[in-house]
Amino acid sequence: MTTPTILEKIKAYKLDEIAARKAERDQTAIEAAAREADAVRPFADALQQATIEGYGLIAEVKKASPSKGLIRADFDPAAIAEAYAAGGATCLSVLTDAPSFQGHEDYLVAARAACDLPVLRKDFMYDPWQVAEARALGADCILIIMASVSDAQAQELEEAATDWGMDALIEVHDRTELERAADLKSRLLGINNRDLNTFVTDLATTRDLSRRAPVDRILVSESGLTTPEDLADMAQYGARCFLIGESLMRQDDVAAATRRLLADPLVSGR
Ligand SMILES: O=P(O)(O)OC[C@@H](O)[C@@H](O)c1c[nH]c2ccccc12
Repeated sequence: MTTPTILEKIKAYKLDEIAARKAERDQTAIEAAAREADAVRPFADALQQATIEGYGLIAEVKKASPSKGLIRADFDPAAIAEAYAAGGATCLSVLTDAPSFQGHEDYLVAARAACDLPVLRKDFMYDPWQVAEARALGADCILIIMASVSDAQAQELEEAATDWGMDALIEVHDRTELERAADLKSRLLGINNRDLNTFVTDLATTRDLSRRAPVDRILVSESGLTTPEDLADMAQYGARCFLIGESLMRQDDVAAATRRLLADPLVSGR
Protein backbone atom coordinates (compact mmCIF):
# COMPACT_ATOMS: atom_id res chain seq x y z
CA MET A 1 0.00 0.00 0.00
CA THR A 2 1.27 3.48 -0.84
CA THR A 3 1.03 6.25 1.73
CA PRO A 4 -1.71 8.75 0.95
CA THR A 5 -0.69 12.21 -0.28
CA ILE A 6 -1.65 15.30 1.69
CA LEU A 7 -4.47 16.05 -0.76
CA GLU A 8 -5.77 12.50 -0.38
CA LYS A 9 -5.79 12.87 3.40
CA ILE A 10 -7.62 16.17 3.16
CA LYS A 11 -10.16 14.64 0.80
CA ALA A 12 -10.79 11.79 3.23
CA TYR A 13 -11.57 14.02 6.22
CA LYS A 14 -13.51 16.44 4.03
CA LEU A 15 -15.85 13.71 2.76
CA ASP A 16 -16.51 12.66 6.38
CA GLU A 17 -17.18 16.27 7.31
CA ILE A 18 -19.57 16.73 4.37
CA ALA A 19 -21.49 13.56 5.30
CA ALA A 20 -21.85 14.75 8.90
CA ARG A 21 -23.06 18.19 7.83
CA LYS A 22 -25.48 16.75 5.28
CA ALA A 23 -27.04 14.73 8.08
CA GLU A 24 -27.95 18.05 9.71
CA ARG A 25 -28.90 19.97 6.56
CA ASP A 26 -29.70 17.97 3.44
CA GLN A 27 -29.73 19.36 -0.10
CA THR A 28 -33.25 20.81 0.24
CA ALA A 29 -32.44 22.54 3.52
CA ILE A 30 -29.13 23.94 2.36
CA GLU A 31 -30.70 25.21 -0.87
CA ALA A 32 -33.38 27.00 1.12
CA ALA A 33 -30.66 28.69 3.18
CA ALA A 34 -28.71 29.61 0.02
CA ARG A 35 -31.78 31.24 -1.52
CA GLU A 36 -32.06 33.54 1.48
CA ALA A 37 -28.44 34.66 1.38
CA ASP A 38 -27.30 38.20 0.60
CA ALA A 39 -27.14 38.96 -3.16
CA VAL A 40 -24.04 37.78 -5.02
CA ARG A 41 -21.27 40.36 -5.45
CA PRO A 42 -19.63 39.99 -8.89
CA PHE A 43 -16.19 38.48 -8.27
CA ALA A 44 -14.69 37.84 -11.74
CA ASP A 45 -16.08 41.14 -13.06
CA ALA A 46 -14.37 43.04 -10.24
CA LEU A 47 -11.02 41.43 -11.08
CA GLN A 48 -11.41 42.06 -14.79
CA GLN A 49 -12.24 45.71 -14.10
CA ALA A 50 -9.21 46.06 -11.80
CA THR A 51 -6.80 44.83 -14.46
CA ILE A 52 -7.79 47.62 -16.85
CA GLU A 53 -6.05 50.23 -14.69
CA GLY A 54 -3.72 48.12 -12.56
CA TYR A 55 -3.67 44.82 -10.72
CA GLY A 56 -6.46 42.73 -9.29
CA LEU A 57 -5.83 41.52 -5.75
CA ILE A 58 -7.63 38.68 -3.98
CA ALA A 59 -6.45 39.23 -0.41
CA GLU A 60 -6.66 36.15 1.76
CA VAL A 61 -7.90 35.99 5.34
CA LYS A 62 -5.60 33.21 6.56
CA LYS A 63 -4.94 32.44 10.20
CA ALA A 64 -2.66 29.42 9.78
CA SER A 65 -1.39 26.96 7.20
CA PRO A 66 -0.27 23.32 7.33
CA SER A 67 3.28 24.24 6.34
CA LYS A 68 3.76 27.35 8.53
CA GLY A 69 1.43 26.77 11.48
CA LEU A 70 -0.02 29.91 13.05
CA ILE A 71 0.55 32.93 10.79
CA ARG A 72 -1.18 35.65 12.80
CA ALA A 73 -1.80 35.57 16.56
CA ASP A 74 -4.23 38.54 16.84
CA PHE A 75 -6.60 37.11 14.26
CA ASP A 76 -9.74 39.21 13.74
CA PRO A 77 -11.34 38.41 10.35
CA ALA A 78 -13.57 41.52 10.29
CA ALA A 79 -10.66 43.86 11.09
CA ILE A 80 -8.48 42.20 8.46
CA ALA A 81 -11.24 42.42 5.84
CA GLU A 82 -11.62 46.15 6.56
CA ALA A 83 -7.86 46.65 6.32
CA TYR A 84 -7.66 44.77 3.01
CA ALA A 85 -10.53 46.86 1.61
CA ALA A 86 -8.92 50.09 2.84
CA GLY A 87 -5.62 49.02 1.27
CA GLY A 88 -7.19 48.58 -2.16
CA ALA A 89 -7.87 44.84 -2.42
CA THR A 90 -10.31 43.88 -5.19
CA CYS A 91 -11.74 40.74 -3.58
CA LEU A 92 -11.27 38.61 -0.47
CA SER A 93 -10.52 34.93 0.00
CA VAL A 94 -11.43 33.39 3.34
CA LEU A 95 -10.22 29.95 4.41
CA THR A 96 -13.02 27.92 5.96
CA ASP A 97 -11.19 24.59 6.33
CA ALA A 98 -10.52 23.93 10.02
CA PRO A 99 -8.27 20.84 10.27
CA SER A 100 -5.47 22.13 8.01
CA PHE A 101 -5.90 25.93 8.04
CA GLN A 102 -7.65 26.73 11.35
CA GLY A 103 -10.36 28.34 9.25
CA HIS A 104 -14.06 28.65 10.03
CA GLU A 105 -17.32 29.47 8.22
CA ASP A 106 -17.90 32.27 10.74
CA TYR A 107 -14.74 33.99 9.50
CA LEU A 108 -16.22 34.22 6.01
CA VAL A 109 -19.47 35.64 7.34
CA ALA A 110 -17.63 38.19 9.52
CA ALA A 111 -15.18 39.24 6.79
CA ARG A 112 -17.90 39.72 4.18
CA ALA A 113 -20.10 41.72 6.54
CA ALA A 114 -17.16 44.05 7.31
CA CYS A 115 -16.70 45.32 3.71
CA ASP A 116 -18.23 45.54 0.24
CA LEU A 117 -15.77 43.21 -1.49
CA PRO A 118 -16.77 39.97 -3.25
CA VAL A 119 -15.61 36.92 -1.28
CA LEU A 120 -14.16 33.56 -2.30
CA ARG A 121 -14.79 30.59 -0.06
CA LYS A 122 -11.36 28.99 0.16
CA ASP A 123 -11.87 25.31 0.87
CA PHE A 124 -11.57 21.87 -0.66
CA MET A 125 -14.72 21.28 -2.69
CA TYR A 126 -16.00 17.90 -3.86
CA ASP A 127 -19.77 18.05 -3.64
CA PRO A 128 -22.38 20.50 -5.01
CA TRP A 129 -23.82 20.54 -1.49
CA GLN A 130 -20.72 22.49 -0.45
CA VAL A 131 -21.38 25.06 -3.17
CA ALA A 132 -24.88 25.64 -1.80
CA GLU A 133 -23.40 25.84 1.69
CA ALA A 134 -20.89 28.42 0.46
CA ARG A 135 -23.71 30.53 -1.02
CA ALA A 136 -25.71 30.17 2.19
CA LEU A 137 -22.73 31.67 4.02
CA GLY A 138 -22.69 34.55 1.51
CA ALA A 139 -19.75 33.44 -0.64
CA ASP A 140 -19.57 34.93 -4.15
CA CYS A 141 -17.02 32.55 -5.64
CA ILE A 142 -15.77 29.02 -5.00
CA LEU A 143 -12.42 27.35 -5.58
CA ILE A 144 -12.04 24.23 -7.73
CA ILE A 145 -8.66 22.58 -7.21
CA MET A 146 -7.94 20.46 -10.30
CA ALA A 147 -5.34 18.43 -8.35
CA SER A 148 -8.03 17.09 -6.03
CA VAL A 149 -11.06 16.52 -8.28
CA SER A 150 -11.95 14.47 -11.36
CA ASP A 151 -13.04 16.15 -14.58
CA ALA A 152 -16.64 15.15 -13.84
CA GLN A 153 -16.48 16.60 -10.32
CA ALA A 154 -14.96 19.84 -11.57
CA GLN A 155 -17.74 20.21 -14.11
CA GLU A 156 -20.42 19.44 -11.55
CA LEU A 157 -19.00 21.98 -9.08
CA GLU A 158 -18.71 24.62 -11.80
CA GLU A 159 -22.30 24.05 -12.87
CA ALA A 160 -23.48 24.35 -9.28
CA ALA A 161 -21.63 27.65 -8.92
CA THR A 162 -23.17 28.96 -12.15
CA ASP A 163 -26.63 27.87 -11.02
CA TRP A 164 -26.19 29.96 -7.85
CA GLY A 165 -24.92 32.94 -9.84
CA MET A 166 -21.45 32.55 -8.37
CA ASP A 167 -18.05 32.51 -10.05
CA ALA A 168 -15.50 29.70 -9.82
CA LEU A 169 -11.75 30.05 -9.61
CA ILE A 170 -10.19 27.03 -11.32
CA GLU A 171 -6.82 26.23 -9.74
CA VAL A 172 -4.00 24.42 -11.57
CA HIS A 173 -0.42 23.61 -10.70
CA ASP A 174 0.92 21.70 -13.71
CA ARG A 175 0.45 21.32 -17.46
CA THR A 176 -1.88 18.33 -17.20
CA GLU A 177 -4.20 20.17 -14.83
CA LEU A 178 -4.07 23.19 -17.11
CA GLU A 179 -5.21 21.11 -20.08
CA ARG A 180 -8.08 19.69 -18.04
CA ALA A 181 -9.05 23.20 -16.89
CA ALA A 182 -9.24 24.39 -20.49
CA ASP A 183 -12.37 22.25 -20.92
CA LEU A 184 -14.20 24.21 -18.19
CA LYS A 185 -16.13 27.42 -18.83
CA SER A 186 -14.95 29.64 -15.97
CA ARG A 187 -13.09 32.82 -16.85
CA LEU A 188 -10.90 32.70 -13.75
CA LEU A 189 -7.80 30.54 -13.94
CA GLY A 190 -5.60 30.36 -10.85
CA ILE A 191 -2.01 29.21 -11.23
CA ASN A 192 -0.88 27.96 -7.84
CA ASN A 193 2.85 28.45 -7.36
CA ARG A 194 2.67 26.08 -4.40
CA ASP A 195 2.55 22.30 -4.82
CA LEU A 196 -0.16 21.32 -2.34
CA ASN A 197 1.43 17.93 -1.71
CA THR A 198 5.00 19.07 -1.03
CA PHE A 199 4.36 22.76 -0.05
CA VAL A 200 7.25 23.78 -2.31
CA THR A 201 6.56 27.24 -3.77
CA ASP A 202 8.13 28.38 -7.05
CA LEU A 203 7.08 31.42 -9.07
CA ALA A 204 8.40 29.65 -12.17
CA THR A 205 5.07 27.79 -12.12
CA THR A 206 3.22 30.95 -13.23
CA ARG A 207 5.94 31.78 -15.76
CA ASP A 208 5.60 28.36 -17.37
CA LEU A 209 1.82 27.84 -17.27
CA SER A 210 0.74 31.39 -18.15
CA ARG A 211 2.13 31.01 -21.70
CA ARG A 212 0.13 27.82 -22.18
CA ALA A 213 -3.17 29.09 -20.79
CA PRO A 214 -6.17 29.77 -23.05
CA VAL A 215 -6.04 33.46 -24.04
CA ASP A 216 -9.58 34.20 -22.90
CA ARG A 217 -8.88 33.52 -19.21
CA ILE A 218 -8.19 35.98 -16.40
CA LEU A 219 -4.98 34.64 -14.89
CA VAL A 220 -4.51 34.72 -11.13
CA SER A 221 -1.04 33.98 -9.80
CA GLU A 222 -1.42 32.32 -6.39
CA SER A 223 0.89 31.76 -3.40
CA GLY A 224 4.37 32.81 -2.39
CA LEU A 225 4.03 36.43 -3.55
CA THR A 226 5.70 39.00 -1.28
CA THR A 227 6.96 42.12 -3.04
CA PRO A 228 5.85 44.62 -5.74
CA GLU A 229 8.69 43.12 -7.83
CA ASP A 230 7.05 39.68 -7.60
CA LEU A 231 3.81 41.16 -8.91
CA ALA A 232 5.56 42.98 -11.76
CA ASP A 233 7.37 39.75 -12.62
CA MET A 234 4.12 37.75 -12.80
CA ALA A 235 2.36 40.54 -14.73
CA GLN A 236 5.04 40.34 -17.43
CA TYR A 237 3.83 36.81 -18.03
CA GLY A 238 0.21 37.90 -18.32
CA ALA A 239 -0.95 37.29 -14.73
CA ARG A 240 -2.27 40.65 -13.53
CA CYS A 241 -4.35 39.24 -10.68
CA PHE A 242 -2.90 37.81 -7.47
CA LEU A 243 -4.03 35.68 -4.57
CA ILE A 244 -1.96 36.65 -1.54
CA GLY A 245 -2.29 35.55 2.07
CA GLU A 246 0.71 34.97 4.27
CA SER A 247 2.94 37.92 3.35
CA LEU A 248 0.11 40.38 4.08
CA MET A 249 -1.24 38.54 7.14
CA ARG A 250 2.18 38.86 8.80
CA GLN A 251 2.13 42.69 8.66
CA ASP A 252 1.24 44.88 11.66
CA ASP A 253 -0.49 47.43 9.46
CA VAL A 254 -2.30 45.30 6.88
CA ALA A 255 -3.91 48.24 5.05
CA ALA A 256 -0.62 50.07 4.58
CA ALA A 257 1.14 46.87 3.48
CA THR A 258 -1.60 46.15 0.94
CA ARG A 259 -1.34 49.68 -0.44
CA ARG A 260 2.46 49.42 -0.70
CA LEU A 261 2.28 46.09 -2.46
CA LEU A 262 -0.12 47.40 -5.10
CA ALA A 263 1.78 50.66 -5.64
CA ASP A 264 3.91 49.30 -8.45
CA PRO A 265 5.66 52.28 -10.06
CA LEU A 266 5.16 50.66 -13.47
CA VAL A 267 1.43 50.68 -12.92
CA SER A 268 0.70 53.76 -10.80
CA GLY A 269 3.23 56.03 -12.47
CA ARG A 270 1.74 55.87 -15.93
O1 LIG B 1 -0.26 32.56 1.76
P1 LIG B 1 0.19 32.64 0.33
O2 LIG B 1 1.49 31.97 0.08
O3 LIG B 1 0.18 34.07 -0.17
O4 LIG B 1 -0.87 31.84 -0.55
C1 LIG B 1 -2.24 32.22 -0.62
C2 LIG B 1 -3.07 31.15 -1.38
O5 LIG B 1 -2.61 31.12 -2.70
C3 LIG B 1 -2.96 29.78 -0.71
O6 LIG B 1 -3.48 29.91 0.56
C4 LIG B 1 -3.67 28.67 -1.48
C5 LIG B 1 -3.73 28.53 -2.83
N1 LIG B 1 -4.46 27.45 -3.16
C6 LIG B 1 -4.90 26.86 -2.05
C7 LIG B 1 -5.71 25.71 -1.89
C8 LIG B 1 -6.05 25.35 -0.61
C9 LIG B 1 -5.58 26.04 0.47
C10 LIG B 1 -4.77 27.18 0.34
C11 LIG B 1 -4.42 27.59 -0.95
